[in-house]
Formats: sequence, C-alpha cells, structure tokens
Amino acid sequence: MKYALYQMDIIAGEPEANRQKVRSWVERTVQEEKPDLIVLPEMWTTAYTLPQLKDVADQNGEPTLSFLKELAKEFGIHIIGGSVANQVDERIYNTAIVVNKEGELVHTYNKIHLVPMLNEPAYLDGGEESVQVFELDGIKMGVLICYDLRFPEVSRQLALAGVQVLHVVAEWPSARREHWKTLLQARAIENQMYVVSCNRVGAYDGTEFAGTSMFIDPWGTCHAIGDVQEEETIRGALQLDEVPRIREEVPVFKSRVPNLYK
Ligand SMILES: O=C(O)CCC(=O)C(=O)O
Repeated sequence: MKYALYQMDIIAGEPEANRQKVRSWVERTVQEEKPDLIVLPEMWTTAYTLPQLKDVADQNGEPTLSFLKELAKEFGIHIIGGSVANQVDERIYNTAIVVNKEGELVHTYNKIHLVPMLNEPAYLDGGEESVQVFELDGIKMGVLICYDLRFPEVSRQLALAGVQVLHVVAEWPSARREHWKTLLQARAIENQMYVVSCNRVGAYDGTEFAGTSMFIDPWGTCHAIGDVQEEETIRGALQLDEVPRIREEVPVFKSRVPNLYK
C-alpha cells in the first residue's frame, strides 16, 4: 500500500479554503504518482482557532465528511482524513475521520486526551469512547490524534487488538519536536508496527508547528521525514511481512507478563 502524507500549512478559520487546498493537492499528487492512501493533519479545516470554533466547526460531521467521501470516490484513494472540529449538540470534539476509496465512512474517533498546553480543554470536549481498530484493504489500522501519542496505553491497546499500522495526525509544536520524533519511534519499536504520522507546518497565534511528518517501519527505522517548515508530500509504502518477521526476531508480545502489570 502506497502512502502520501500532506504536511500542509492551514489557513486559520477558513474551512472551505482548506478543503479546496486539499482537493488541489490531491489532484497534483494523484497525477505525479497515485497513492493508495493519503493522510491529512489534525484540525486541518480550521487550525487551532479555539475561540471561533462555534462558528467554523463542522456540524455532525458535515460538510467535511461529504467532501472526503466524494474526494475518495472520485480519485479512488483511501483517506485518513486527519481530524476536524466537529460540533454534536452542545459539544465540540476533535474528530478523526477515515473513508475508504469507495467513498464510505470506515471510522471516526474523538480525541481522548485534550492538550492543556494549547488550552484545548477550555473549548473542546474529550472523547468518551476507547480507541478502536478499523480495516482498509483487510489491513488492521488505528488512528491517534497528537497529544494521544504521549499515552503509550492507547497505542498498546491497538497493537494488542491486532493493529499493524498506527496513524498519528497532529499539530505538534516545534518547541517539543524532539519529543515528537522520539515518541513516534518508541511507539513503533515497542509495538512493532508501522507508525505513519502527519503534522502541520506554519504558525498560528504565536505557536510554530514542527512538520517532521514521519513514515516509520516496525523496526523503528524512519524511511521518510518531512521538513520542519516547508509544506510537502511525504511518501512511503507498507511492507507488511515485516511485522511478523520482527515480532518473531524480538518476541515482545510473547514475552509480556500482563498479570504483573496491574
Ligand atoms: O504533546 C504535545 O507536546 C503537543 C500536543 C498537541 O499539540 C496537540 O495535541 O494538539
């Protein structure tokens, strides 16, 4: 499965402009070398315009869900659609969306861990459901959002449920870029799975974002890495026979002693 990650800058508070930006990028990317799957960053329709979210958030997933479904079907690509601010009744969630190349909704996930450093808990509601596995082309996958990366419990939960590819969509600041790189590689090594991350570039409200989107294999080797400032497309391909091979070579999952972990 061939990947293209869109390490984009986000136009703050302009969802329609960002949707058109994504569409133009998909058109270009598909022409250059058609990927099977694309990945977008966190909150890519609005950026962290937290005080404005009531005006610019999606309502019950729309219109971004329909946009992604149509895009996926038109170009025949699976989409890990990053995350968007999504209002449901009085609550606003940071919601990841996954659609398949037939244009069907496959998965949604509301970010569980809200990030205090960006004042997220004052404006957003945390997800109330645990992380879940989804499948694209029969491959078991998961998606986490940014700050979730700091909580190894959720990645391990997904690995134990059979996930072979973990996606992390983010607006991770430059100030903690080393944490981002180290934690992504750690999650890949400790869970012996692919970790594919897509972070934004640019700045908003005094915060500069780190780019550095990474395509990491289950050994922890980074095969492709984005620039720290430039918008760009990062490409990679899964080689899934690596997962059982590495799990055989270093049999972490067989060596676990869960009854001593409580
Ligand atoms: O954990 C971090 O340092 C960054 C988290 C973050 O920016 C986010 O969750 O949006």
